[in-house]
Amino acid sequence: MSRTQHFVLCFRCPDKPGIIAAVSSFLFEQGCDIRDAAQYGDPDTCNFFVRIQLAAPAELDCAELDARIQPLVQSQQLDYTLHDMQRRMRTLIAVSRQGHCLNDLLHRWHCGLLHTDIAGVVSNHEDFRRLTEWYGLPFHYLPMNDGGKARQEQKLLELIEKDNVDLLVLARYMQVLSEDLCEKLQGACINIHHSFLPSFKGAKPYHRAHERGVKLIGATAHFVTPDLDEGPIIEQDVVRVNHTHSAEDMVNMGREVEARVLANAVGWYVEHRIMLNGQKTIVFP
Ligand SMILES: Nc1nc2c(c(=O)[nH]1)N[C@@H](CN(C=O)c1ccc(C(=O)N[C@@H](CCC(=O)O)C(=O)O)cc1)CN2
Repeated sequence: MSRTQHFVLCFRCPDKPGIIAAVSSFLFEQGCDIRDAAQYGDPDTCNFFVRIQLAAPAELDCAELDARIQPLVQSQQLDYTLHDMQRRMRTLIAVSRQGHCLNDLLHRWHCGLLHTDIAGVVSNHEDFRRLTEWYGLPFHYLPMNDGGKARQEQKLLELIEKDNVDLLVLARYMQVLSEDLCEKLQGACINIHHSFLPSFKGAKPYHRAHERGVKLIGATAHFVTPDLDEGPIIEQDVVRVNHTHSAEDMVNMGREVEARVLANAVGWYVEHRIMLNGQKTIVFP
């Protein structure tokens, strides 16, 4: 029985009539079946963004389809990526001392709810070694001690390259990544910030939110850039608070929101559902 393959084609191109017709006709001619498609035309940049999930005949592997699509790439000026969903992304999770987002991601992965392989967990503390090893995953302890940030980040980068990591998730990892590391991980590093950005960037956002007397607190998953908590936003959510809630209450109420927001962002990323559009993102959930 021939095994259908599942690919994802994502592209952006200058917006004009006929793009979807041209791409869908090409896929039909290759014997492919479109199983899911989403598109967006950005009026500000006049760019067109598309994600197509397709079923391909067993004899048509991803490399062959990639070769055949080149004339269309030229004619439609497609800036594209083509992914074989059989090949799962490899995700490395970084954590410091707050484990709720790590715990949630590992549980979802363990239950088969995240379409990714977890390469391991890295931390500047030992707190979550036992949890990680309980899941049968490698734990990498990279303290920020002698040799400083540059040496620690060098070890982190060597691990990312050695383990063929596609995505680094900062799951409450409380070290600011250097500009050099951010550039090497551009578009492949997601952070969860424990506030509803752009409010309360940086450290202790719940205490500052409490001090300000807000009525909503939240969390933001964003791509990591050299500027702290300024990267393109992927997902956000909020929870209502009131005058009776202390800063500690807000920390506790925020954990569930942070974990859910980060899991959504990671799930979309590993299914190729996020596209960068300048300093913003397009998400095809
Ligand atoms: N280049 C970036 N690195 C990181 C980002 C980012 O957006 N760009 N996000 C942070 C996470 N974060 C807030 O979400 C955050 C982490 C750490 C700090 C901070 O002030 N850290 C102190 C050390 C604190 C400690 O050791 O506990 C510092 O690095 O001097 C603020 C915000 C992850 N990295």
